[in-house]
Amino acid sequence: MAAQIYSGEKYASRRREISANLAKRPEFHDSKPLPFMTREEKILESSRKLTLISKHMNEIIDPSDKRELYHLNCEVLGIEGNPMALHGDMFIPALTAQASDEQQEKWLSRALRREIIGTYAQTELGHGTNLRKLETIATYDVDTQEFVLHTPQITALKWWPGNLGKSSNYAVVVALMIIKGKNYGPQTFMVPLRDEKTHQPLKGITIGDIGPKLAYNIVDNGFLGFDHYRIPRTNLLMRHTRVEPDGTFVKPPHAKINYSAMVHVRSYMITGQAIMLAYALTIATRYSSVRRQGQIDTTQPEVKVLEYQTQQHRLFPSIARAYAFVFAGAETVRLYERVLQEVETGNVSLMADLHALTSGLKSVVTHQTAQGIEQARMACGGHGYSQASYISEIFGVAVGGCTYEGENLVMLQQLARYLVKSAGLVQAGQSSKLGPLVAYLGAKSDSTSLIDRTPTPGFAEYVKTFQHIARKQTLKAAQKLFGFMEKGDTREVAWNKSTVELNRASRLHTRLYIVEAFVRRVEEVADPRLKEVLTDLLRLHVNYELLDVAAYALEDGFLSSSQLDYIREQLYFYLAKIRPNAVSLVDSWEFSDRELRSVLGRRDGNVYENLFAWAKASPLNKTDVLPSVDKYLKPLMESARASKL
Ligand SMILES: CCCCC/C=C\C/C=C\C/C=C\C/C=C\C/C=C\CC/C=C/C(=O)SCCNC(=O)CCNC(=O)[C@H](O)C(C)(C)COP(=O)(O)OP(=O)(O)OC[C@H]1O[C@@H](n2cnc3c(N)ncnc32)[C@H](O)[C@@H]1OP(=O)(O)O
Ligand SMILES: Cc1cc2nc3c(=O)[nH]c(=O)nc-3n(C[C@H](O)[C@H](O)[C@H](O)COP(=O)(O)OP(=O)(O)OC[C@H]3O[C@@H](n4cnc5c(N)ncnc54)[C@H](O)[C@@H]3O)c2cc1C
Repeated sequence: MAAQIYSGEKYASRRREISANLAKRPEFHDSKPLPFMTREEKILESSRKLTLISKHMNEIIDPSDKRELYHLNCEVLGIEGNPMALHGDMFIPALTAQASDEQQEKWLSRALRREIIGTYAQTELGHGTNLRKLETIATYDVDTQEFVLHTPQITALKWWPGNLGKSSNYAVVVALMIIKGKNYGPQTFMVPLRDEKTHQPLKGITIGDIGPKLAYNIVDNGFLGFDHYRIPRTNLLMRHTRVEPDGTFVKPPHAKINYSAMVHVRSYMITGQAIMLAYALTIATRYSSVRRQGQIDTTQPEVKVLEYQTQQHRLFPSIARAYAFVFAGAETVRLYERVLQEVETGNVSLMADLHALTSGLKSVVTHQTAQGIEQARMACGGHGYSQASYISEIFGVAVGGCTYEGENLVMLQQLARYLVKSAGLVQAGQSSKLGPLVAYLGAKSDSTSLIDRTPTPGFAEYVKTFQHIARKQTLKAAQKLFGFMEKGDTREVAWNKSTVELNRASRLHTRLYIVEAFVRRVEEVADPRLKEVLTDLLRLHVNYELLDVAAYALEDGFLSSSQLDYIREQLYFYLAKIRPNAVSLVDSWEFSDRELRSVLGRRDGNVYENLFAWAKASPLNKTDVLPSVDKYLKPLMESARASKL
């Protein structure tokens, strides 16, 4: 099963080898539990481990393999980030996709050798979503052949970029490019921020950390201001866009080609989110198979809480989602890598499809992941609320994905634009022009779903029902938009009046895609035992997901109430059927205890002993009497006693 999750036996066994290797190297382990450290201590500890990784990486992994590096980072550095998180996630991808060969020779090679540390500085205090209204300006000075970077007002301060505050000495900065008074929109520049020797900010640069956040606090998200700061013309990233010495602008082959670093993270983060969801579910499912509370049969001992149908309903559909997301994530990465290669040859035809797909997936997956993690926390009762579970940290890190790389409700609208165009083609009788991701929009629906008409309906019946729902909602939302426009609204006003419905269409389209990705994967599985378990999980998934969106199919009679009853019964049947495999389904992700960092979710199941040992190690228990008691509480109690006398 691990080979299914990690797209092949080769990587699944490499993960095992890497974990086994690290188990023997205590210097790579957390020196104490992360929840017991201050932010400063965590940053120091993370930097220590980062240095070790840099020195010894070649002994442990193949550094050219992104997945091996990702696993090494998960085990050693964990999810709370590290001082070079953005270096790998965005700085290097931005240079790879946007710097010319010459620029890559100059900077990418240094970045890869970690001679310099970089980040991606785009968001500002006043603007994150609307990139066309960024306020940092890069004005071209023809005389000196330099760009002058400037922060004209407080809202133009860069704000949020990860590792900008304290760790990075370079950044790919996004600024509005002005040449001879003309605004050429957001462009990307390579900008030195700090002296390479002293690490002091360079003259003209104001820089710092933005303070603690909900989570992800090892990362020093930062602010940055420029005071007429000059960089050479050749620091504009020029793989696709160019500015000649005389100020002539050479257009790229696609207007949004500069957004590639965002598309990179959106493509990869689907897998990252699946993994964080699986962390929380591993902890909660293991704990639920140890925790005993209450009886189902009063003549029998107390049961494991995992025997309760409500607990299964709380956890198992999310287990199915974690599998669905990791399968969809693998497809997304493949498409991203393909588009990256095609863009290299000048073919930008798939960029819009990739953008639409990743915009929808990042939004739906991050939202459902956060929901699933929070349910996993509650499934652990009081102990879920303790940082010993580590689930609150996992939640805090994962839920950041709802905001970064494009706020979810905004990104759903990006997919909606694509869907509306497709709906327009259907309306114009040009369905043959629809791309493969939306071809279903042009197909005709059956008059009703056939879901309960055969003893065991195939997945095709479910897919058709999801298609019917997504198609109906897309065409309806597009119709709403077109209707407002016909009545005289501008497109923008009409769009705003239709966005709730348009975003619903985007979610339904994306949920259909996720179901299809799951079906595609299960169909490929050869081993019959594995296929049976995954088929059960898929059946749980399609019934759960369909129930969640059934209103759309009930309102036009595509599904009947008796079919709904059937779907509910199927759901309950598969909850019970999956129960014996539940722990194996989470164990199959093969997370080591070091990677999980959860006292509650350890493989040995010794929950109570482990919790007690953890509490005893809490810094507050170093002494029996705290200074706060000596200083305040004792005098308070003493004066209360004295006044009583
Ligand atoms: C087990 C294996 C694991 C393997 C893992 C291996 C490696 C690991 C690697 C990575 C790590 C994995 C996970 C990462 C995890 C954590 C990441 C850590 C930290 C995250 C740090 C966060 C960083 C950031 O947040 S950076 C800032 C991000 N900011 C945004 O996203 C801003 C959002 N806004 C926008 O994108 C845009 O403004 C907008 C909303 C898209 C609108 O843009 P605008 O220019 O105004 O365009 P429009 O007018 O709306 O549209 C015009 C036209 O263009 C189309 N368009 C827009 N964008 C794109 C695009 N990118 N590509 C193609 N086309 C695009 C748009 O649709 C429209 O088209 P149309 O006119 O035809 O409709
Ligand atoms: C953990 C974390 C890490 C980050 N790392 C980086 C980084 O490394 N580099 C970087 O540059 N940035 C980074 N960011 C910034 C991040 O990309 C932005 O916060 C994000 O893109 C959202 O933009 P915003 O903050 O301007 O939100 P806003 O756009 O102000 O959103 C506020 C609200 O307005 C709504 N809204 C905005 N526009 C529209 C619209 N057109 N239609 C309907 N509703 C709308 C949103 O849906 C939301 O509800 C990070 C953020 C976080 C939380």
